[in-house]
Amino acid sequence: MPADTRWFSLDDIEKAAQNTLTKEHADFFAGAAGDESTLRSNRDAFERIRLRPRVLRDVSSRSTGITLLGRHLDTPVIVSPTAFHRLAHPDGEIATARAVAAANTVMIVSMAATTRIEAIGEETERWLQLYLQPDGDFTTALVQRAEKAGYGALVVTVDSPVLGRRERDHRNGFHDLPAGLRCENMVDDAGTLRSIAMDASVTWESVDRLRAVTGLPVLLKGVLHPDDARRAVDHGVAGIVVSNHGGRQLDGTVATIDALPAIAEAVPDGFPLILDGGVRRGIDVVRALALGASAVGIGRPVLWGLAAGGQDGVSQVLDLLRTEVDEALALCGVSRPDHLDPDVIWTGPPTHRRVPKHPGGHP
Ligand SMILES: Cc1cc2nc3c(=O)[nH]c(=O)nc-3n(C[C@H](O)[C@H](O)[C@H](O)COP(=O)(O)O)c2cc1C
Ligand SMILES: CCCCCCC(=O)C(=O)O
Repeated sequence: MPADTRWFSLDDIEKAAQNTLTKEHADFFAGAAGDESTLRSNRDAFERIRLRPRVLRDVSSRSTGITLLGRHLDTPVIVSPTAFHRLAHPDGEIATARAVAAANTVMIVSMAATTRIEAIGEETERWLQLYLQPDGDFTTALVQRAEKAGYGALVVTVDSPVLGRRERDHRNGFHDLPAGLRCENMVDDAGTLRSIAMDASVTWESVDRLRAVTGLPVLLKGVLHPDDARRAVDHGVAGIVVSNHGGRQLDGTVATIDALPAIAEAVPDGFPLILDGGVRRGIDVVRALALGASAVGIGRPVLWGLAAGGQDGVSQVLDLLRTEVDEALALCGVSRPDHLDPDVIWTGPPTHRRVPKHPGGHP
C-alpha cells in the first residue's frame, strides 16, 4: 500500500493505522498497564518542558547525524523493540528493517518478533532485545544466532520480572496470536515453540552471565533509577535505555523525560543513553538530547507506520521525525544534535497550561 502524502505528523499516521487494525490489535499496540497513567505522563512531561531558543547564530549548515556505539546514524531516532510486527502488516519486521536501513538508523528487534532474526535485513543495523529466560542455554543459543547473523548489540529488558497488567487485552480476550503467526525466535533446536517467560529471578549476576557468553555489547532497557544506572556502568554494560516500557509494565512510574536528568548525571560523560516513551515530535527529540540522551527510541509510531503503509509507512514516520528534528535544531539556533545542552531548556516558572491540540478539530 503506498504511503499517504497527506500525513503531516505522527498523529495523522496513528489515525490512518486505526482504520487498518482490528480493535483488539489496535488496543494491544496502544494500550498500557493499569490506569495507563504512565502512558499519559510520558507525553505530558514532554509538553511541560519549554524551550528557550538562541537567535542570530549561523545554522545554515546542519546535520541530524549522531554516533551511537561507534556507528554513524543519520538521525538520533532509533526503533525500540516491539512485539508482533506481522500483526500490523504481513511484511512485519522485514518491512520495518528495510525502512530502518533506508533511514540509516538502528532497529532493536524484539525477542517477540514474528520473523526469524536471520531473515530480518542484513543491510540494517540490528540489535536484539532479550528477556533473559530461565533456561540459560536457550538464551545463549539465541545470542549465538544473533552473533552469527551480524547483530550489533544485545538489549536486555530489565523492567519485566512479571508482565504488566494491560486491562485492554484482558477485556478484549487478546491472549494469543492469530493462526499463522508466532514468536519465530522462540522455537528451540528440537522444533518446539516455547512461551516467552518473564523471569522474576533475574539479577545483576544474570547480566554478568550473559556478558560472559557473548562478545556483543550488552545494553539494559528499562532503567529509571540513577543508582541502577551507576550499577549498570559498574557491571560493564555498554549503554542504557531509559524506559518505562511505554507505560506497559509498572503503571505510575515517573515519565522517562523526567527520569533522564538524574540518570545522565549518574553515568560518565558520553556513556550511551537512549530514552524512549512518548517521543512523537522533533522537539521531543531535542528536549531529550538537551537533557542528556544520546539518542531516542520510538515504539508505537513504528507500528502505526507499518499498519498504515508497510515499509513506506515506517519510512514516513522516520522521515517526518528526522525533518522535524532538523527544523527544531535550526529554530533552537543549534546546528548538530551533539551541540544541544540544558541551556536550551526553560528553567523558570512553569509556562505551560495544557490546552486541546486541535481546538477546532481537524480541518
Ligand atoms: C505493542 C508494543 C510491544 C512492545 N514490545 C516490547 C518488547 O517485545 N520488548 C521490549 O523490551 N519492549 C517492548 N515494548 C516497549 C517499547 O520497546 C518501548 O519501550 C515503548 O513502546 C516506548 O514508548 P512509545 O511507544 O511511547 O514510543 C513494546 C511496546 C509496545 C507498544
Ligand atoms: C509473554 C509475551 C511477551 C511479549 C511481550 C511484548 C512486550 O514487551 C509488550 O510490551 O507487549
